[in-house]
This record gives sequence, structure tokens and C-alpha cells, in this order.
Amino acid sequence: MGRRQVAKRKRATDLIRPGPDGKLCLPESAGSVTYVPSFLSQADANLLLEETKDACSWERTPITFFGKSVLQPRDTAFFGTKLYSYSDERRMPTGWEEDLPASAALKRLGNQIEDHLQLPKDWFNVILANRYWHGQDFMGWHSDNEKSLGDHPIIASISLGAERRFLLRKKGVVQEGEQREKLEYVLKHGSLLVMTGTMQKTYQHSLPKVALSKCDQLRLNFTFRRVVDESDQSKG
Ligand SMILES: O=C(O)CCC(=O)C(=O)O
Ligand SMILES: [Fe+2]
Repeated sequence: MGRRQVAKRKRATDLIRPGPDGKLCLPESAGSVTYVPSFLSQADANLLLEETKDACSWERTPITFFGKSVLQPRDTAFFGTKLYSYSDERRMPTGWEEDLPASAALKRLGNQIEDHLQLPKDWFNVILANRYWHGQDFMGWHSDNEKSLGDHPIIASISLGAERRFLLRKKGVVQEGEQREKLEYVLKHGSLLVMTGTMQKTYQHSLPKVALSKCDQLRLNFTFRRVVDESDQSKG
């Protein structure tokens, strides 16, 4: 998928069609990334940052890295109604009635994104939250390709606070003389980034580390997802 193609697609939902069973589906070959810089007004983004930065059940959990247990380079929290394994973690979600008013604000935000993407209300049933204290907190290359999210997951990502670079790179072997296809976005306070279709199969994404001198501010990220099969929590 070329840069021009990504720019041309205004809405992730351009690709979503009702299937024969009436459910929304995507053509097998399609994948898209859509960036909406000012999805939230500055006032709403500021309010949400204040409501969530301390009030979520943030944890810094360990992961296994080259056989060793190390702490993840960011804090995470997890909301919703479904069990979901992510990375090394299999966490019970914080329910909508806990961590109030943060969880209620996030639920409302999920409904706002569903409206924007013309998805049914309460389509998203889990939210993964990341808290990066500064440029030294980061997320390495990965795909959100857990089988429990189905074949063509819609991942809707809201950013608050410090601006950070978000990178995408195509998976697979690169022929000699060719360059790996890459995309880059600088995720603004109040922005929305949506990945759909085959993006998790064909691309990886990351939020790279930067020097403290370049970024000493907090950033929050909330990714809205739909777990379609709670029983299968393996990688896709
Ligand atoms: O913080 C971000 O923008 C990236 C988050 C992400 O990729 C994830 O939670 O899977
Ligand atoms: Fe991700």
C-alpha cells in the first residue's frame, strides 16, 4: 500500500461493507491507516487527560525479554468486558463501573469513535491504555494480531499529551536495492489514528524512544479494540 493510497482514504469505514450475514466486513486484501489530527477539541482532550492520567489502574508489569523478566517501558491499564491477552499479559479488565469517572469518560469516547466510523454502538469492548512518562518510555515493533481480535481488527488509537512519532513498517523480506515501506505520523494531543483490515498482518508499528531532552512530557494513549473470540488468545 503506497503513501498516496493512504492519503486518499479519508475514512476507515470506506472499506467496511456489510457482508452477506449483515455484519460489517472488509475486503480480504484491504488495509488502511487513517489519521484525524483534531478528533477531539483541545478542551475535551485537556479534560480527558486530567480525568485519566492518575485515575486509571495503571501498572508497570514485567515482560520476558530474551529469557529475562524486565519491566515494560511504560505503564498500562486495561478496561472492558472481555478477557484479552496482550504481549505477555493476560489481564482481567477494569469494568465500566470501576475507576470512575475515568472509565465512564473512556466509554463515552469509545461511542464517539464508533459514531465517527459508523460502527454499531458498543462495537469496541476493550481498551488498552498506555502511559509514557517521557521520551524514554516507548513501545517496540509489534502487530496487534492476537487471534481473539479476528482477522481484520479495527484498532482505534487516541493520543493525549506529548507529541510522539508513530512508525509503521511493512513486514516480510525486502529485495536487494528496494527499501522497506515505512509510514510515519506525529501523533498530536486529541488525535485519532485508525488501522483496519490487513494492517496487522502486513505491517508492524512502534512508538520509538527519544532523548529526554527532546521529550520530557507525559503522553497517554488509548487503543479501542473488539475481542471477537475470548477463548483464543494466541498470536495471529
Ligand atoms: O502508544 C501508541 O500510540 C501505540 C500503542 C500500541 O501500539 C498498542 O497499544 O498496541
Ligand atoms: Fe499496537
